[in-house]
This record gives sequence, structure tokens and C-alpha cells, in this order.
Amino acid sequence: MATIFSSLPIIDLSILAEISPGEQDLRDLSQRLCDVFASTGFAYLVNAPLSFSHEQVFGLANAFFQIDETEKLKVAKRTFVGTNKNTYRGYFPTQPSQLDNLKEGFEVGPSRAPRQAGLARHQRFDLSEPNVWPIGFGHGRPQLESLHQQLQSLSGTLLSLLAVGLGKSPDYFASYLTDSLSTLRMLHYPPQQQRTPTTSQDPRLCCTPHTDSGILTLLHQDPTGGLEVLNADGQWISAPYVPGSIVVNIGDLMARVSGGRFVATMHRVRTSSASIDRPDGMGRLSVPFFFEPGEDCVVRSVDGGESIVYGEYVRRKMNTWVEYMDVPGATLDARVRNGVSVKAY
Ligand SMILES: O=C(O)CCC(=O)C(=O)O
Ligand SMILES: [Fe+2]
Repeated sequence: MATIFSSLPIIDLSILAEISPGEQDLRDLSQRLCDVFASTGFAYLVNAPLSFSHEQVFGLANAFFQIDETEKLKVAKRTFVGTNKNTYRGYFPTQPSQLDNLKEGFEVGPSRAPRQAGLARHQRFDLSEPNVWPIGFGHGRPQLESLHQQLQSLSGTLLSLLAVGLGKSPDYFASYLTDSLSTLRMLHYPPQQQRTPTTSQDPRLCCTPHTDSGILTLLHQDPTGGLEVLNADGQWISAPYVPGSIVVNIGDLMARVSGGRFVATMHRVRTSSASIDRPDGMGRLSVPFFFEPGEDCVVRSVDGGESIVYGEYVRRKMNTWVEYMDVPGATLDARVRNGVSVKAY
């Protein structure tokens, strides 16, 4: 459970850009990250070692979501378009019945698809499948591939800092990097015209409360705002846009790996009036990166005890995510109405 907080801390990563950062500086950063992940589970990272500006990141998302729906559907996951080959990567359209979760998205994995794990053969979903790219995205592909690589590398650095803070050697999480399945997801929350909630739920949401299920998430959010994080008092604390920052948070699996020292904090996105009023009429854009180990990676708590294989963990989770359910004769919307949840890593 997160502690009582009223705003998210800011962590400066500028020392990571130095050619040889001082050992004490690295130890201090390690400690700071661990303290924050043990209290809020969420923070803003500033001066992260990335070559991409926010304008470039949201320029990519904007370019993708401007593509004609017909072309986007050609790269939709098979759950949405039964004749498509891609089962895990690709596009998912908005589901009109999901009024408090109204978003479309596009997901890519590493540019060189990871080696298919032994246990993956004959499975319905291929977690190691290659990425799919829509016609009309042109220069977006190499840029998104490069963004994925840079966020993967930053995640590796953060993991080694966390390892040290957890009393382990810096390479303790090295096995998590082998054939890593990390997902870079671009999200578009279309502007919602009606300001009044359509259900009894207040306020109106565009992403329902959830914890991320994996290791750690690095989120670019645009200036629209609306992200909120739950503190131990049950209050939703606003996490507004901080220029140039990336929001980082811990997932359920990392909370387990840390032996309960870190918290996976509940968060949601509130429909912001800024999204309706935006001059470009685009709504909200966000770009989360979910660091994920490889399918065969054995994950266990730093304190020892039972282990799980990441591929089995994620496939079990997928059984509860509507995008991956296959109910003959039922439209996706009908399945959502029957009460299954949508994916959150
Ligand atoms: O769009 C956002 O700001 C948050 C998205 C999110 O929490 C998720 O995709 O897990
Ligand atoms: Fe999330």
C-alpha cells in the first residue's frame, strides 16, 4: 500500500548522462529511487538520458492516430480483425461501450523480435511475433524502434540501480533483459463531448483504476493532464504534466520481486476538459513503455521463495484482458458488457 502523499516526487537523472558518474552519486540515486518506490510507487523522472523531446514523442503518436481507420485496422490484433495474422502486437480500436475506458492504441515490441520461447509453441498468442506497421507511418517506424531501444536501455539502468538499493549486485536483474518482451504503447483518448458522466461514477474517466501488472512503466503523458494516483488515504492525487518529464511507476510483479518493499500504486485517467478544449481537437495522447522480461525468464522475490516464469504469468493475465478473449459469435463490445477487464500491464 502506498503512503499518504499529496504530490509525486521528482527524481533528477542527469548524472546518468555523465561519462563516468561518481559512485556515491549512483548510490544516492539508487537509494532515492528505492525510497520513492517504497512510498508513492510513482515519480517524475527529469533529465532522463533520451534523445527524444516530448514534441518528437507526441509527434509520432499524432502521426499514427491521424492514419485512416481502414489502414489502422489492417494492423489490428486478430481479436479485432479475425483475418489478421498478428495476435499480440499492433493496433486496438476504441470500444464505444467502454465509456470510462475510451482509447485506441498501437503496440510494438523490440525491433528484432525475441527468440520464441520453448513453451510458446502451439499457443494461441505469439508474444514474440514481429511488429506490424501500417501504410502511412513511413518515417515513424525507425523512430519508434529507436525510442523503444532507448527506453529499454533506461529501464536496464534503473533496474541495476534498484538491484543495488535492494542489496544485490548491479547485474542482479541481467536475466530480465534476455529476450525481453517490453512493449511500447501509444495511446489516444479521443475528446469526449459530453461533460456529464453517463454512469453514476463521478468524475468521468477515460482509463479506469488499475495497477500495472509488470515490472516498471515509463510514461510520456502530454500536457492535457488527467492522470491521478491513489494514496493510502484513498485520495486521488493529481499527477499533472511536468514539462520534459517521464512518469515512472512500479508494476505488481516488481512489487513481488522486491519482497513487498516497493508498491504498485493504483492509478487512473480522468477525462480532462482540456482534452475537449484543445485547439487541435485531438484529445489526449500518452505513450507508456512497459518493461517486460523474456518469456522464459524465471522471476522470484529477492527474499527467495516461489518462482514464476514470466511467459506463464503474462498469459494468465491475458485470460482476463478483453483484447485477447475469443468468444465465438460475441462482438468485443458485448464481451466488455459481460464484465471482463481491459488490459493493463
Ligand atoms: O495514459 C496514461 O496516462 C496512463 C496509461 C496507463 O496507466 C496504462 O496504459 O497502463
Ligand atoms: Fe497504467
